[in-house]
Amino acid sequence: MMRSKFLSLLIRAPSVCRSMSTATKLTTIDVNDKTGIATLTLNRSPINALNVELLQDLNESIKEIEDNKSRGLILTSSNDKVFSAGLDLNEMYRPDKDRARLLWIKLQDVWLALYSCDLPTAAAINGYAPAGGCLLATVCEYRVMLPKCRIGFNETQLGIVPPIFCMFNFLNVLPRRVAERSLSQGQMFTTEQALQIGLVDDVVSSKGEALDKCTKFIDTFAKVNPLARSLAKQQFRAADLQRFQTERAKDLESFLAFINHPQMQEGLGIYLNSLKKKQQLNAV
Ligand SMILES: CCCCCCCCCCCC/C=C/CC(=O)SCCNC(=O)CCNC(=O)[C@H](O)C(C)(C)COP(=O)(O)OP(=O)(O)OC[C@H]1O[C@@H](n2cnc3c(N)ncnc32)[C@H](O)[C@@H]1OP(=O)(O)O
Repeated sequence: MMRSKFLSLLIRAPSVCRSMSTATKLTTIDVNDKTGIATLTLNRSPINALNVELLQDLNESIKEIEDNKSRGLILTSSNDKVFSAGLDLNEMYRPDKDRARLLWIKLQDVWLALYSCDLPTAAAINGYAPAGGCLLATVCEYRVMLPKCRIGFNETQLGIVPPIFCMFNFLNVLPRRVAERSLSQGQMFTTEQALQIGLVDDVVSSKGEALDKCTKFIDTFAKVNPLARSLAKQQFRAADLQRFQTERAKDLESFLAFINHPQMQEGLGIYLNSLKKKQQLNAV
């Protein structure tokens, strides 16, 4: 009797989360001891702009989660309005050459780590996800998003050619025609539009609900052999990964040439200024 009561208490005990990372990082990892699923949170204030350090921490966290044999990875943000603002434009404006090189290499590494991740991956998009933010969301296998946000690759709107990994992500998620049009037009979709075209799988009303949906998605693999699941995923992605490896060095040089171009620098300066001006206007 005592034993069964004890057992039932154990069964009903709330799930416990373990933190795996130190507080000095720009990412945090919480592993739910009950589900074995790791939540990886972007935590660079104010808008999770992807700089060298955040990308470095993301890479380390993904590896940590894989090494610790978690059952799945959920990517989210600590900011309640912005999932990620994409690449930190300050890293590209009047750049330090070595840092700019490192920035792109680290971005490529993050994409590669998530695209080829052995675990099921899901994104709880709890805010705006432009450009690099959209890259992080669409590299995952499943997405849920909060209402009244926007997501998309706005690169061409900024005069930037979207790198090939943006194309791979979109082609995995959208019909080819829609992927091509949205990338070449630099379209940003509202949450509702994103749901309509299949860019996100579901819309939820809170971050908690987003994390629950992501957990449920990862749970759909509970009865599938992990090795078979992982190899099936690799099979689908192998050709993209091969093409990426062939083009990665050229992609890096294109990025560096592009951001060092005087016209690009001028455009970036104007764009950064317009973002700051927006804040000044809001304050009036
Ligand atoms: C064969 C191979 C070919 C390969 C070719 C390769 C070619 C390579 C080309 C190069 C590719 C470069 C790729 C770039 C991808 C990117 O990710 S670029 C980044 C794009 N991001 C954006 O455009 C986002 C812009 N920001 C916003 O829309 C908004 O800020 C927001 C919706 C994210 C958040 O809005 P809100 O909460 O209202 O905050 P704000 O007041 O707007 O911003 C606060 C603060 O942050 C600054 N800021 C915003 N975004 C960025 C950013 N991405 N980087 C740096 N800083 C940013 C903003 O100015 C405010 O600053 P102050 O507080 O005023 O100083």
